[in-house]
Amino acid sequence: MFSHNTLTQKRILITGGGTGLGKEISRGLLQCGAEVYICGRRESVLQECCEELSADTGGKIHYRICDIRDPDSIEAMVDSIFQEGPLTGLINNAAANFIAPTKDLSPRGYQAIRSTVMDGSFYTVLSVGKRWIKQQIPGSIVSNLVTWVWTGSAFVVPSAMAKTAIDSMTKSLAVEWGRYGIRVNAVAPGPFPTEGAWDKLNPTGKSTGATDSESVPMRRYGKMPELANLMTFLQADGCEYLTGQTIAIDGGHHLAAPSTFASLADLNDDDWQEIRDSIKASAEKEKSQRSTG
Ligand SMILES: CCCCC/C=C/C(=O)SCCNC(=O)CCNC(=O)[C@H](O)C(C)(C)COP(=O)(O)OP(=O)(O)OC[C@H]1O[C@@H](n2cnc3c(N)ncnc32)[C@H](O)[C@@H]1OP(=O)(O)O
Ligand SMILES: NC(=O)C1=CN([C@@H]2O[C@H](COP(=O)(O)OP(=O)(O)OC[C@H]3O[C@@H](n4cnc5c(N)ncnc54)[C@H](OP(=O)(O)O)[C@@H]3O)[C@@H](O)[C@H]2O)C=CC1
Repeated sequence: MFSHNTLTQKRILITGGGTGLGKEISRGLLQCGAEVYICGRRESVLQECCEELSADTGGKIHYRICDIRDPDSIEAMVDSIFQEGPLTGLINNAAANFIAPTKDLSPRGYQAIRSTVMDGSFYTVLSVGKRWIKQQIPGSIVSNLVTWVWTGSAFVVPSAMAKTAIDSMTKSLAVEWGRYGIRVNAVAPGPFPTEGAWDKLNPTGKSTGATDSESVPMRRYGKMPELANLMTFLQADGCEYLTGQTIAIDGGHHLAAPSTFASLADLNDDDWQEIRDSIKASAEKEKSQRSTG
C-alpha cells in the first residue's frame, strides 16, 4: 500500500510500542522508512521488540524506559529523544484496562486506568507539542482510542471515560495548534486480539461482546497491517489538511451495536471473582518484569 520511503525523514515516538498493537504499528512504520522510538515500563520487553523489529525490517528503532503516568519520566524521555533530533510524530498508544463491575472499583482501580490513558496521553502530547511550537516544527499526533468514545461501554467505564477525554483533546488541540502546523487525529480500532488486551478483557473466555468477532459485520477481527497502514497514512505527508478527526477501523462493529461489554450483565459474582483472579495473575506477571512504575 505504501513504499519503503513513504516515511523517510520521519522520527516517531510510539508509547507502549513494545507489545501488541504498538509493536505491529512500529513494524509498519519501520517498513516505510521511519525512525521509531518506543517506550514502556519493562526493559526486557522493549529490548526484545527492538531486536526483533530491527532484524525483520532493517529499520532504526530505539527504546526508552518510561512510566507515562509520571510527567517527569515523560519529560526526561522526550528531552533525551530531542537531543538526538526532533520528533516529527507521536502515537499515543500505551493504555491500561480491565473489565470489572463499576460498583466494585476502588479509587485506586479507577486511577490506575485514568492516570495511564488520560493523564499519560496528555502529558506526552504536552511534552512533545511544546517543543514543536518552540522550535517551529510541524508534527502529527495520533491517539489510539476505541469506539467506546461514541458508544460508551459497560464494565470498562474508566477506560471509556479516559479515551473519550482524549477524543475531546484531539478535537480541541486540532483547533488550538492548527496554526503551528500540528495535526491532531485519533483512530478507534475494533477488536484486534493481543495478549495484553485479551488477558484483561476476556481472561476466562466469558466476556464476549466487544471481543467477539462474530458480532463484527465483517465477521472477523482486525488485521495488524490494516491498523499499521492507517497509522502510516496519518503520519505521512500529503493529507496535512486532515486534523481533529477520530477514524474508526472496526469492520463496522460499533455501527452494529454490540461492540461494548453490555452483555456481561448476566455474569454472576463467581464469574467476576474468576475474572478478577485471572486479571490479577496477568498483571502480576507484567509487574515482575517492570523496570519502572
Ligand atoms: C473491542 C475491544 C476493545 C479493546 C479496547 C482495549 C483497551 C485497552 O486499553 S487494552 C490494554 C490492556 N493492557 C494493559 O492493561 C496493560 C497495562 N496494565 C497495567 O498496568 C495493569 O495491569 C493494570 C492497570 C490493569 C493494573 O494496574 P496496577 O497498578 O498494576 O494495579 P494494582 O494491582 O496495583 O491495582 C491498582 C488498583 O486496581 C485494582 N484492580 C486491579 N485489577 C482489578 C480488577 N480486575 N477488578 C477490580 N479492581 C482491580 C486493584 O485492586 C487496586 O486497587 P486497590 O485494591 O484499591 O489498591
Ligand atoms: N487490542 C484491541 O483490540 C484494541 C486496543 N486498543 C488500544 O490499543 C492500544 C494498545 O493495546 P494492546 O496492544 O491491545 O495492549 P497491550 O497491553 O499489549 O499494550 C499496552 C502497552 O502500554 C504500555 N503501558 C501501559 N502502562 C504504561 C505506563 N504507565 N507507562 C508506559 N507504558 C505503559 C505497556 O507496556 P508496559 O506494561 O511494559 O509499560 C504495553 O506495551 C491501547 O491504547 C488500547 O486501548 C483499542 C481498541 C482495540
